[in-house]
Amino acid sequence: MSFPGSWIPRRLLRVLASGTTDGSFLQIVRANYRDKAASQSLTCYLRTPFATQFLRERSWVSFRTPESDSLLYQFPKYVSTEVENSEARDQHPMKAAKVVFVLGGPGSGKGTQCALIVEHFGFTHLSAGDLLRAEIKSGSQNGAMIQSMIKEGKIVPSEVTVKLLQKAMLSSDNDKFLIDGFPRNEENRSAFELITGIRPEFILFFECSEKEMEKRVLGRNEGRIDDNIETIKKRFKVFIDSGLPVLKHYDSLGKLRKINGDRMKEEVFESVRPLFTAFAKKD
Ligand SMILES: Nc1ncnc2c1ncn2[C@@H]1O[C@H](COP(=O)(O)OP(=O)(O)OP(=O)(O)O)[C@@H](O)[C@H]1O
Ligand SMILES: Nc1ccn([C@@H]2O[C@H](COP(=O)(O)O)[C@@H](O)[C@H]2O)c(=O)n1
Repeated sequence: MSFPGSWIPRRLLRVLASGTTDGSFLQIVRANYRDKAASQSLTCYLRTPFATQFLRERSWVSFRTPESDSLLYQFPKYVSTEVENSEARDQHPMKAAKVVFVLGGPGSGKGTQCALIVEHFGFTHLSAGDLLRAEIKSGSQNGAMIQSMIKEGKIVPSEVTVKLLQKAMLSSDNDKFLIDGFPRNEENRSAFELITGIRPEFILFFECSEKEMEKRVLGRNEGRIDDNIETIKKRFKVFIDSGLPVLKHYDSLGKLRKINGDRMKEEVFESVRPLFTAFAKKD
């Protein structure tokens, strides 16, 4: 199938997500276009500075550069039919999952509180940072890139992180997930929502002073390459620059739950507990 972008009128297009990958600009767009000849709907396409091929595969929609055939972006086929076929969307295995995002600066206590929530409320804890570190250890071809991003306190491209989260969710028997350290920026957020179709139940946000966070991270002693003062400063900046817009977004939707994380861990958990008790009752 040829790339349809050149002959779909602009007014029929709506931008769903944009970002960069492989150093090139990427934009996923929904096109309200019906291909009469093939009697199927084309709902997404990708724009990059160079010509791009649109491929339909058995269960994935993929975008590749014609020159190198390197994969630029891939997402489950249901996303492409989502707009026109609500039945397919409802059948997607991830659609029923309940997700709580857990956010806060480095060392604010996200992982510590997640362990307590798992113990008391039966969630599965997925830490985006842990999944990325496991990917480095696995010897994956993305390993070197991820390692250098983590060392610099930078955010790894969303397609990598979302794919790891998606894989972990699909291989779990549970349907309740705490996703810790994600979304770290607007690109993370829109990619997750686009790819999984999931909207979080609420966002748990641990507020903590930089002084306390710095003390905790420097005292953590887990051998992490980013637990040093130089990288910590960079991580604080990234949290302010990229993380706060995400918190603002969820606050505007009434989904943000702020917790004072500056206290002892038991005290912090006493503020977390009622949120999950209420959620369990509703569920
Ligand atoms: N309330 C607390 N009081 C004192 N120390 C704490 C508290 N919560 C966590 N810690 C300690 O602080 C360190 C960082 O905690 P934790 O790993 O939970 O933070 P995090 O937000 O997940 O960090 P990161 O984003 O860097 O992974 C750990 O050594 C942990 O034991
Ligand atoms: N969504 C994410 C989460 C993490 N990273 C990278 O991993 C580093 C460590 O994360 P922690 O949550 O374990 O502190 C973080 O500084 C990022 O480099 C990411 O890119 N995207």
